Amino acid sequence: MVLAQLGGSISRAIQQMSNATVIDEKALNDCLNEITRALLQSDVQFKLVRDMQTNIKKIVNLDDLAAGHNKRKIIQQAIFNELCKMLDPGKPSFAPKKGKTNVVMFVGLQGSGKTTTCTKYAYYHQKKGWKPALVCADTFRAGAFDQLKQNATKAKIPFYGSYTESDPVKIAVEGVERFKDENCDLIIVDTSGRHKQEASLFEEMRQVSEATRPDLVIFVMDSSIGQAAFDQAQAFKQSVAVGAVIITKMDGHAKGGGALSAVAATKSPVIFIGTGEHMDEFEVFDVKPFVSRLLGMGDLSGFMDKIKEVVPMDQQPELLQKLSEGNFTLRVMYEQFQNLLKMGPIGQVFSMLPGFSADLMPKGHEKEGQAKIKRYMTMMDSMTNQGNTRLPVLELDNSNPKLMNESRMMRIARGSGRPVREVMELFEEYKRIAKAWSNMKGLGKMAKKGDMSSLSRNMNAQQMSKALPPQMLKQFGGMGGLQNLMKQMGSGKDMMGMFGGGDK
Ligand SMILES: Nc1nc2c(ncn2[C@@H]2O[C@H](COP(=O)(O)OP(=O)(O)OP(=O)(O)O)[C@@H](O)[C@H]2O)c(=O)[nH]1
Repeated sequence: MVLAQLGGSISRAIQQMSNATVIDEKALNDCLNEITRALLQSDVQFKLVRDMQTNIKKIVNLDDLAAGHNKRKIIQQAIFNELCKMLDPGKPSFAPKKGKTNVVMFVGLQGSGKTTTCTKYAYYHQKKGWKPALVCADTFRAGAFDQLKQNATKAKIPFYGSYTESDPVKIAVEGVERFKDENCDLIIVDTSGRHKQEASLFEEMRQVSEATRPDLVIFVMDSSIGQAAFDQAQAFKQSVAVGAVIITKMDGHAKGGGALSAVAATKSPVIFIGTGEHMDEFEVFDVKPFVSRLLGMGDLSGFMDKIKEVVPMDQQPELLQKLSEGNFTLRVMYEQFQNLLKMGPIGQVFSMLPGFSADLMPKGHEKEGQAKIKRYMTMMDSMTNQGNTRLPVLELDNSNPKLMNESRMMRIARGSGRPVREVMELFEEYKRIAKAWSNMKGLGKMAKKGDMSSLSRNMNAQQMSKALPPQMLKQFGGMGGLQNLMKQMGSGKDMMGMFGGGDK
């Protein structure tokens, strides 16, 4: 993601300042100039950047800070706060309510990624147990219905549209009625786009909106326009009651930071960002965790959320039971691999999971990582299982690494058509992951309700620190940083501490 470059530049600037022997006016100015350059390159409006600089200098008055003050931490927190302020529209978006009928209308220019985003939005909610449906009211672009139909079919989401009807209002109304009757709780209406903002587009939008009375109108825009997003978002807001914004193509454009800050300046909340063409390349946008991740400080709340997503609800009690017994068998690992693969390209989350190393699925090489997991699973398919054994031990259900002797490895290699070297590698990976999970032993007992949220509530910083890969713990600022972070998460207060907590 191009944003990673922006984040990288900002973190480097902070790091350089931290490395300076004395943090004086010059060190602070150098750092702020570097950050300014990075933000301007990302097309953030000059005024916003200048205001940010002024505010930080006001907060961090080096002369007033007594010698004992942790200047580095104060500066870091000021930068974190100012970046959050820059991206915060100051008001939340309407949140659809699960189980009730919600009509959500999507608007945007042609090619902004609207149709793709409608399906991503539906798919995201479907995974969380909603009952979404898609209505194609785009009668302007030939092929729009086919595209929506294709996407919807792939994601197994019901859809409605017509090849012959040319009135978008009629289709929208019919589709919404149909899905209301079918008790869908998230009815998504995709509307036509135009190459540019023009009267006919806005008129059509108004008519569809009046006829379907959406609970939420989502404006979809392409991040490549950078700070010009301000004018575009304003123009749409003036024509229809835009309640939220989704910014697409954040994976390919250097101007993502500019687009995000410009939309925030229109006081419209950005709720998701699109980070690729695939259905699950779609991320919730939440200012503080986003800035924290942007600056390479991780996102523990997102991490917990992802764990909940990775492990389906109905399997959570079972997994917790196994973990509480310290019984991390190859079958548990196999099931975790299955869950991970279902999520698609998840390199970024992968590195956050206890014991799973970042290099198993490095950033930008998710496909190789996935292929590797698939190879591991093929080898595991050749292990003795309830269905395929005459041997006394079911390898998949065993957690004793000593069982895996040379002859077993040779047999697994033959059975799966993979070299013995790879089978050995699989066992090394298993041992490492099992060791990391064994640190979670006992946590399952705490999860009285048998769900992951209870687990995350009950986990203390020390247990968490054992379960995290060392490089990730370092990113959180060591044990101190993690404690700080978890305290703030627990109290639900400002998560500013995500940024700090270092021991310098
Ligand atoms: N890289 C990347 N491509 C995206 C993203 N979102 C959408 N696209 C691509 O952008 C192109 C246009 O997307 P569509 O969904 O067809 O655009 P649209 O806004 O519905 O277009 P109209 O229906 O004509 O208004 C497609 O090739 C999508 O695959 C994203 O987040 N990242």
